[in-house]
This record gives sequence, structure tokens and C-alpha cells, in this order.
Amino acid sequence: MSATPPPRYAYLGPAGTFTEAALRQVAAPGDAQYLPQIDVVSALESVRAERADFAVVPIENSVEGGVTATLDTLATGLSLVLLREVLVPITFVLAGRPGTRLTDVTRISTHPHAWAQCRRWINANLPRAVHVPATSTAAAGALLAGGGSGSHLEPGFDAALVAPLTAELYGLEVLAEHVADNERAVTRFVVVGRPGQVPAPTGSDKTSLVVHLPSNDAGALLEMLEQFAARGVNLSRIESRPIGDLLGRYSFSIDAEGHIAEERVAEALMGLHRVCPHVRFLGSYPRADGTAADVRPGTADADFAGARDWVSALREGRAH
Ligand SMILES: O=C(O)C(=O)C[C@]1(C(=O)O)C=C[C@@H](O)C=C1
Repeated sequence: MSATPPPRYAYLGPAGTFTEAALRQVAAPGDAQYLPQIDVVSALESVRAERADFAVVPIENSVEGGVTATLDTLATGLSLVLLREVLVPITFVLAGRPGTRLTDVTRISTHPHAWAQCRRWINANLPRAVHVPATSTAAAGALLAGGGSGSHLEPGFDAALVAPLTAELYGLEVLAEHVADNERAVTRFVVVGRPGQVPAPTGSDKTSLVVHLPSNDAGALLEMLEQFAARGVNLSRIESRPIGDLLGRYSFSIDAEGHIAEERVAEALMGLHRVCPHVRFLGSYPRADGTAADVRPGTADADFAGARDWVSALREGRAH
């Protein structure tokens, strides 16, 4: 009998990214096949093309906001669903090749989101330093470690902003610790799969959606939001993204509190389906922070079931 192969996880690599730290919370390296990718689009496309079973990608930084590459790739193309979210506290060190002096650093490489989280520190401590963008924090660390001492792989920068363990992984020297504008920065990651799987409700869930406005008329945004408000569904995130075809056309990326198995969330989705030209369901999945949904009086499952029974009875002439 052949053993089931371990699940394949595509993620933003190489080894040592914060995304890999998120993946480790989901599946230990011994229980899964780790497939590092150059960017989040490649990670998500690997799932669409069935080269991977799941992808782990960043979706929101506490400092920089939504990760637009993730939001936009999920919004169009073959449908994908979110299955779980994972929070990773973000701490950076400035690392260089052994022997580098902090005062000599003028070019720093890292992922643009990491740079955004350290801008004030850099301005205060290395005001002349410029940013050299990299595909990930660990990619910057790996390039730096691979270059120097006569190597033809001269990276064109002298330090990298990476996680403390990543500096160690690539044999880099820590030039400065606690490099951050906000010591409590957190990035939210999601586990993404192909449709056909909706995790069971836990009482602390989120439902993610992409919604186009009902019209271009005054009040269109309000009409969309009313679908949630009228059913007591709170939103934990809403951001607009350009649709891309014409200036002024936006798609809304939304996280709503609750699970599609709950009546109030299902009713809100039905309302959106009736009034909006496009609604993409991106999944219902457990919240990483475990916060229980706040169910307003009159919006519990039993309230909806009771109301439905009452209307049925009216229709059948059993009640007045
Ligand atoms: O470059 C990495 O290590 C990543 O995992 C990407 C990423 C991001 O896209 O936000 C993840 C966490 C940090 O906020 C910085 C960079």
C-alpha cells in the first residue's frame, strides 16, 4: 500500500522569510512539502495550476496595510478560498557580511513591506541609506551572503533587513537589533486552497469577499454596506482596489465577522447577490485571534429560523 504524499505548500521564499515562519505554524517541515516561490502571485498560481495543494501568503501588515499583490490575485482568475489565518509578530535586525561596520552601510536591501516598517528607524540612524528592493527579506539576506569575497554575485547592497533567525541561517552578522518603527508590528498570513472546502464554523470566524458596487449612483456604497448592517454583520476590514479597466472603477475587498454557515452571514451574502453585479466568496475560516463574533439581539440563527417559520405559516394560512 502506498503512503499518502505529504501536502504541498507553495509560499513566498526562500528559506527564512516571515512567510515561512507562518507556514511552520500550519505544517511542520517533516509533515509537508515546502515549495518556495519568488513572489505571492507565483505561490497562488501554483495552487491554481495544481502544482501545490495550498499556498501561504501575507495578506495584511499592521503597518503597511493590505498586501495588494495577494488581494488582487485572489480577486480575479480561477477561484481560490482562504482556509485559515496565521499571525506572525515581525521583528527585524540589520544584518551584513561579517566585518561590515554599521557606519559604512549606505544601501540596504529588503522586501518593500519590511522597509516600510523600518523607515523612521533608518531615517534616525542611517539617514543616507537607500533602499534596494528585494523579492523578500530572506532573498535579500541570501543574496548578501552569496556575494562578496571575489564572488561574481555582487549584490549591490551592503546590508539586509531580515528576521533575527534569518541572519543566523545565512551566516550574516547582526549590525543592529530591534530595527522597527513599531515593536508590536504583526503580519497576517492566509492559507489558500482550491474551492470545495469550507472549514467548520468555530464561533470565531471570518468570511472574506470581493464585491463590486451595485451602481455608480449616489448611495451605492451605502446600499452595499446596508446588506451587512441590516443583518448585524460587523466588518473587520474593507478596502477598495481599482478594478483595472477604467479609472474610477473599484472592487471592495471585505472581511466580515462570522461564518457562511451562520444565518446572518448567509442572509447578508444573499442580499449582496441580489444587489451587486459581482460577488466572489473567498471563504469562511477561523479567526487567528479567537475573538468570538458579537451577535446582536435579533440576529442569532434561532431568530432567523423563527422568522422564517412565521412567514411559512403565514403563506400556508396557518398563522395571522
Ligand atoms: O519578505 C518576507 O519575509 C515576507 O514574508 C513578506 C512580508 C510581507 O509581504 O509583508 C511578510 C512580513 C513582513 O511584514 C515583511 C515582508
